Parts: sequence; structure tokens; C-alpha cells
Amino acid sequence: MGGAKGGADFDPKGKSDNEIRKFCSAFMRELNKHIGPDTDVPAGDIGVSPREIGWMFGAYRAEKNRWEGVLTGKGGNWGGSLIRPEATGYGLVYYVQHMIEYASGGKESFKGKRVAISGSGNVAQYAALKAIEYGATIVSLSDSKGTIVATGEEGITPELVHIIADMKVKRKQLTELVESAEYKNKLEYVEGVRPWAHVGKVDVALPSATQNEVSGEEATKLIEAGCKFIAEGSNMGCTQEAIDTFEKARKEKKNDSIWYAPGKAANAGGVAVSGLEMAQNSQRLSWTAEEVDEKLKAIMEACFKNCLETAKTYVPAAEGAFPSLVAGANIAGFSKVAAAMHDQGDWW
Ligand SMILES: NC(=O)C1=CN([C@@H]2O[C@H](COP(=O)(O)OP(=O)(O)OC[C@H]3O[C@@H](n4cnc5c(N)ncnc54)[C@H](OP(=O)(O)O)[C@@H]3O)[C@@H](O)[C@H]2O)C=CC1
Ligand SMILES: O=C(O)CCC(=O)C(=O)O
Repeated sequence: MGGAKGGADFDPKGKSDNEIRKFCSAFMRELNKHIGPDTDVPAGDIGVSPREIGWMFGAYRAEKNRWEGVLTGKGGNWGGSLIRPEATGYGLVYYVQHMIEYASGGKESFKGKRVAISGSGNVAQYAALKAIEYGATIVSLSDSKGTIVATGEEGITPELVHIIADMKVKRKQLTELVESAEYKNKLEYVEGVRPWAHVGKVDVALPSATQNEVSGEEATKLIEAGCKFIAEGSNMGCTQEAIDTFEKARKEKKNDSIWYAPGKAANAGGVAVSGLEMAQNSQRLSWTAEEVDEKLKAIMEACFKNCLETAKTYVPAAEGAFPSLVAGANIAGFSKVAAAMHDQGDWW
């Protein structure tokens, strides 16, 4: 929150817990000079789970000798919000649900859809669980070493997602899973690849691992596989070539094409619930999981409608084509910042 984004080139893989803890403390001993609840408020991201947030929060408190909501994704016992761990993945599914409803005139939902997901960390896990709850079949997950593709009709089950979540806390790779007697016949493992060209027929794709994880070639493969919705859980998940491919299809094939949603809108549920965590911290209150989830749903609906209506206003689509959600998101974001700058006298 606050607009800054940063990170570290420290690779936690292969490090002991104590080495990671010491790194987090050292990092915060310097970072604390530059952040604050009304300045920039960092949160977890790739490789940074609630455990690391705890170690950094402890170091911040030791430096400043006061409690303040300076990091989000905090633990529930010391200022965190319920539903923050789930928020990005859940929010992504809520956003796509609106895309599906709009595209089908309210006739369709996630129910019965085949969904390919990349990644197996925080965003991917909760996107998978919410999509399953909504009636979808999850056909893939992946990690930095390769992809698992479900071979049976049932797809990847909630039980399996929970097993993977436990494995990822211990920084294990998906290869270990497919070597197990229980899963080796239920999953195909494809080493060194992302899911997109390996999942067969698919309706929805949710890149949720890392940046540049869908190439132009993979975008074409997804379209050939019948994919109708692609939304980024990851930040900048699609390369520019992939986005160009999706946007070209949207313009040419109209309502029969794939529809692309950029991460800046589709994965905004995470930062939105970080905002709700800050609101609770300021009020010294804790909302229930249901309250936070309802607010998250409302935020994602407003986010979708904002992208849609802004696109309709500024870049009307051809007759029968979906509005461009990427143009809508960019213009809506730009207009808000520009209007605030204007009101505050930054330009005239
Ligand atoms: N967490 C959040 O609230 C938010 C996250 N995001 C974005 O979502 C994406 C995922 O974040 P999150 O789930 O939190 O991160 P995690 O660290 O929990 O999970 C990351 C996943 O991506 C895989 N991965 C990491 N690097 C690569 C790579 N170079 N190639 C292929 N796979 C890779 C990891 O595999 P392995 O296990 O092998 O390391 C892991 O499965 C990121 O782009 C992040 O910026 C966006 C908004 C909010
Ligand atoms: O929760 C936040 O403030 C940021 C979440 C995040 O990593 C992101 O939106 O990219």
C-alpha cells in the first residue's frame, strides 16, 4: 500500500529457518527508516509468507518501540485480518466469475468449467480452492521446476491442494508428490514447463506463479485449446506478446474469443484486503471472516465494473466484441491518479 514495490535478491531456498529469520531482521533494520503506516506499507509476495512477515514485524517493533500497522498479512493474534491469506486467490475467482456472467448473459458460471492454474503458492492455492467450491475442475498447478496435470475427471481436489500447501511451507517441490504411490497414477508431471500447452481442452486460465509466465506462443495454444477467459493472479503474468495475441483475438473473433483480464485488476483482492487490515488496525477492531469476505466480493465486483465501464466509455469495442479490460483498467487507474494530482496542484 502506498504505491512503492520492492524486494530482495536473497533466495530462501536451501537456507535454514534461522538464516531466513536473521535475513528478515537485518532487512527490516534498514527498511524501517523508509516505511510507516502513512508512508508505504509492505506485504508478503513471492517467497514471503506470514512467517517472514512476523519476523519483519518483530524487527520493526524492536527498532521503533511501538506497535503500528506497518506491514500487512500479519498473524491473526497480532493485528492481521481474517481472509488476507485467501484474498488474492479468492478475489481472482470473484473477478472471473463476473467476466463469465457478463460474457454468457448470466447463463454460465465456474460450474463445469475446466480451469488451468499455474503456481502452487499462496495465490494459486486459494484460487484453486474457491474455483472448486464454485463447481470448477482444476486441471493443473505448477512450481518453479514443472507442472502437474490431473489425469482423472475429478481434477485436483481440495485435499490435494492442502497437501501441496503443507509441502510448500517446507519448500518442497511438486516432483515429490508425483513420486508418491497415492498420486503417481492421478497426476502427470511435466518437468521444466508451464501448464498452458499441456492441459488439453480448457475454459479458464489463471496464471498465478510469477511474471512473464505466458508467452505469445502459449497464448495461441490456450486459444486453440478453447480457453475463453484468462485472468492474471500473478503480477505481469502474461508477456506483451501474449497480451497482444489475446487482444487481437478479442477484436477479431468478437464474443467467441478469449477475454483477458490484467493482474492490476484481477489480483487486486490481495492489496484490497491489506487495505481492510489497515482499516481494522486504525479502529483497533477485528472483523469476522464473513464480513471481510463480503467486502472483498463487493470490491472485486466494483473493480470489474470499473474496468468494463471505463473501457466502454473511452475505447468502445466493435459491435459484438467484449470491451478491453486491459484498456479499462489502465485508463481507470490513470484517470484516478491524474485527477488526484490535478486537485492537489501537481499539474494545471
Ligand atoms: N500473495 C499475494 O497476496 C499477491 C501475489 N501476487 C502475485 O502473485 C504471484 C504469486 O505470488 P504468491 O502466490 O504470493 O507467491 P508464492 O511464493 O506463495 O508462490 C509462488 C509460486 O510460483 C512459483 N514460482 C516462483 N518463481 C517461479 C519461476 N521463476 N518460474 C516458475 N514458477 C515460479 C513457485 O514455485 P516454487 O514453490 O518452486 O518456488 C510457487 O509455486 C506473484 O506474481 C505475486 O507478485 C499479486 C497480488 C497479491
Ligand atoms: O497486500 C499488499 O499490499 C500487496 C499484495 C501484492 O503483493 C500485490 O498486490 O502485488
